[in-house]
Formats: sequence, structure tokens, C-alpha cells
Amino acid sequence: MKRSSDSTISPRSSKRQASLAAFLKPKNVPSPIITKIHISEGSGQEYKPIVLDDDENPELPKSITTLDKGKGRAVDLCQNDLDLVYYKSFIDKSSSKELMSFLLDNLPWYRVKYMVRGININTPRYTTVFGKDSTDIPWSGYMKCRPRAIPEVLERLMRKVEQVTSSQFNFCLVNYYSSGNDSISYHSDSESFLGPNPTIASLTLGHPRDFLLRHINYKNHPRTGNSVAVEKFVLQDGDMVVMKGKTQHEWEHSIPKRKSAKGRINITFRKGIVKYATENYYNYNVGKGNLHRWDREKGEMKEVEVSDGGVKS
Ligand SMILES: O=C(O)CCC(=O)C(=O)O
Ligand SMILES: [Fe+2]
Repeated sequence: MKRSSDSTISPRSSKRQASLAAFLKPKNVPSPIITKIHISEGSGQEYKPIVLDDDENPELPKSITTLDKGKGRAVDLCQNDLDLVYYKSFIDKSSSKELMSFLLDNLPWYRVKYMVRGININTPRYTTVFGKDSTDIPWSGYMKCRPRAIPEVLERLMRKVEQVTSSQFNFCLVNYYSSGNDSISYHSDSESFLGPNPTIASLTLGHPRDFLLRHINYKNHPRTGNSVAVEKFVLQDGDMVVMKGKTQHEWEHSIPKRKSAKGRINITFRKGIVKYATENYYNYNVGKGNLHRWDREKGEMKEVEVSDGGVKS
């Protein structure tokens, strides 16, 4: 999402980065998880019909549609410049369970704060971001921050996703929605550093959440003059959605609040393409958010003092 970010390296951030580099060395990262990943069958070329499903969720507007999602198949939806492929059960159940608990236990999580037009916004979800410098900028060339290295397990997942989508990625944003009160409002990920028509792969671990997409002119499409139905996917454990083409320019997406929802991790892979993109990785979607760690016994996030340095001992 487009948001303001701090461009200076605070001593706290530098310390955190140094410690994280140590933490993220392969020796500290269990590796077998991704080898078990099951890749869905299907070419991604197939089009499935859209069926009206007004009763599925009473909290949704009447015009909502759902896709008929064939199990284990890639479903390709391409209409009104929404260009999206949905992979059901991209990650098998046991891998996703293992991956989710690994990520909860080991990643640094931030409750992001930022300011828009003088108003402080507290992001209603936990976020963490990792990147890979693919722009050949030497360290001294960074005006801002070197990206946190992508943990090996996510790097391996990224490779699998690259194979399947025939795309390349160089950074990874991870969200944790701890309850139905956590959400992400309608937005598009159309930042210029992702280039035109970015491909973004987005995976779900844990409990299901509604994922809504609406056309930027959904009330009145400029070409047809008609309204455009909101699209809804119920993203389940292990599913992957790939947004591409004009999707980020013509559509917005959201994970709305849902009373009964429980813990869900979302992993997105993206590619920064402009020369100075990587300097933004560290702050992108993290900014000055307070650091949290997963308290496994209590099953909840716990705010951690700065002295933690972002690293679990
Ligand atoms: O949680 C999701 O599925 C979507 C997250 C998202 O849209 C984002 O981080 O930009
Ligand atoms: Fe997004």
C-alpha cells in the first residue's frame, strides 16, 4: 500500500537489522517445510463460471458474486481488467500448519503506525517485511535502509511460487490477522516501485477470511455505464491468489473485519523494479510500528521492549 515511511536509520533499526541478519542465517531456520508443498494441478488457463451466491454471507452487499472454485485447480478470472488466478490448496494442510507456527514463533511482528494528513493511523494487523537487493546498489549507496534478508523458508516458498506463476519476486510482506477485528481496508498495491501491472502472489495460512475485490468504478463502469459486481473469495488455509495485469490499477481489494474470524497469516511476494526500490523495503509497511513476538503459551502477540533488538533469544 502507498504509505508514508521514515527515511532515516535509527540506532534501534540498525541494531535490529544486525541482529536479524544473525537470526536469519540458514542454520537457525528449519528447512524441511517447503519440500512438502503440494502444487495444485491446473494450467491457470481455465475459466470457471461465476455463480451468484447472495446467502453465503449476510454481511456482504447483495451484488456480491463468488467463483466456483474447483478443488486443486487453478481458476483464472479475467474480466473488466481483473486478472487473477486462484490456486486452491496450493500448500498442503500439514505444511501450512507447520509453516504458520514457524512464522508466528520466529518472525518479528510490527503493529504499524503511520500518519496521513496529520492523523495517526494504527494498522489493524501485524506486519513484517523482507527483501532482497536485486538492484546492484552498494551499501554506501543506500540513503535509507538495507532490507531484512528473506528467511530461507520464505525464500524457498518464493521459488516455488515463481515456478508456478512464471514471475520473479524480490520481496515478501507478511501479515498476521490475529482476530476478526484485524483487517485491511480497500486499497490497491499500485506503488510505482512495483512497475506497471505488477504480479503479486498472496498466500493464506490458518483460518479462512473473506477477500473482496471491487472495481475502482464499481458503481458505474466508464465503458459500459453498468455497475460491476464485487468479487469475493473465501481464502482458506493453503490457498494462493495471484493478482496480475491491470488488477492493481483497475481494482481494489480488502480483507474486511469479520466477527468470528481467527488467526490468519497472509504472505505476499512482490517485485520492486526501480533502482531505489530496495531502500524502501525495511520501512515499507513496518515504519515505526512497535515490535511484537508471538507468545506460544498464551496464543497471542506480546509487545516487546526495544532492547529485544527484534531477535528472539
Ligand atoms: O491478507 C490478504 O490476503 C491481503 C493483504 C494485502 O492486500 C496487502 O498486504 O496488501
Ligand atoms: Fe494488498
